[in-house]
Amino acid sequence: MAAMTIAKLAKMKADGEKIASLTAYDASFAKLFAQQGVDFMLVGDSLGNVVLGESSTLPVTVNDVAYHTRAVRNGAPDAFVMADMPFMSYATPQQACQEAAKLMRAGANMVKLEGGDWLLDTIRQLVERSVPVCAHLGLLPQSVNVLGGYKVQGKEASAAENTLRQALALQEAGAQLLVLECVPSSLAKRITEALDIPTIGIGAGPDCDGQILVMHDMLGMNSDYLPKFVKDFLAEANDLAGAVDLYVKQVKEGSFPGPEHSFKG
Ligand SMILES: Nc1nc(=O)c2c([nH]1)NC[C@@H]1CN(c3ccc(C(=O)N[C@@H](CCC(=O)O)C(=O)O)cc3)CN21
Ligand SMILES: CC(C)C(=O)C(=O)O
Ligand SMILES: [Mg+2]
Repeated sequence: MAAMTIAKLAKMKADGEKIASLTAYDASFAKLFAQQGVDFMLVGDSLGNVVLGESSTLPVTVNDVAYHTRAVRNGAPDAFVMADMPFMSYATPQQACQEAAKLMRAGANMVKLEGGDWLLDTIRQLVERSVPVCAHLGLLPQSVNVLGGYKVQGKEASAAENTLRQALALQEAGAQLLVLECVPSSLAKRITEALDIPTIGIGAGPDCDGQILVMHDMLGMNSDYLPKFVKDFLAEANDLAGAVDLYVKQVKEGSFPGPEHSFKG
């Protein structure tokens, strides 16, 4: 298959074709996901939870993400690979540029950073230096100690307006994708309609331009906690390839996520 690009993801939004994405951490799964038509992969700092067994993403380092990014790249040479910038690796624009370079050298096509207004200058500097950026709003797992838990964000009208405003500012600063995590479906829909860049939802309802899940969650391997947005696709399939195929199919046809995987309000 021809290599996926940011331009093709943008065209998918324009054409109304849903984007199906999964996290990936190693070469073998990256190869399977590419074969099953996953549009892009994220080397998430969720590797802290699902690979390292930590209870949050905070202990994850840039070297950890770079190591797994290299593995994913080796397994899927033509895939579009996004890498998470871990906690406190982008505290200043200069630090962000230096640390992003390590992820790009490891094979990433784009980096993802959690946050809004405080990141605008950082995003401008990354983009000016040829590092494509995905922004991330809503529930920010790296801020769990401030948020006091993994809770739905943007429920109050003022918080929803603030999130929409920040989404527009992130796009203006040069972000080319936006992940929306754990926000009411109605807010994700408004943001998706307001933005030119694709939105990728996780717990953000069916109206985002695409969806992402942690691969272990969609294979029924998350036993510690079960967020509402998770669906076990392996339970309805015969094997790993079938589970990934079903996920891609249900995202593309718009049957996943359903109301039972989404937050109202
Ligand atoms: N395996 C795994 N999957 C993930 O999606 C994930 C990680 N790890 N690690 C980093 C963060 C943590 N995430 C989480 C964790 C828990 C909830 C959760 O339980 N949310 C409640 C919301 C309750 C409410 O506010 O109403 C839920 O019921 O879904 C959500 C996201 C998402 N990320
Ligand atoms: C859940 C996704 C969006 C993520 O950031 C991760 O896997 O780390
Ligand atoms: Mg992450």
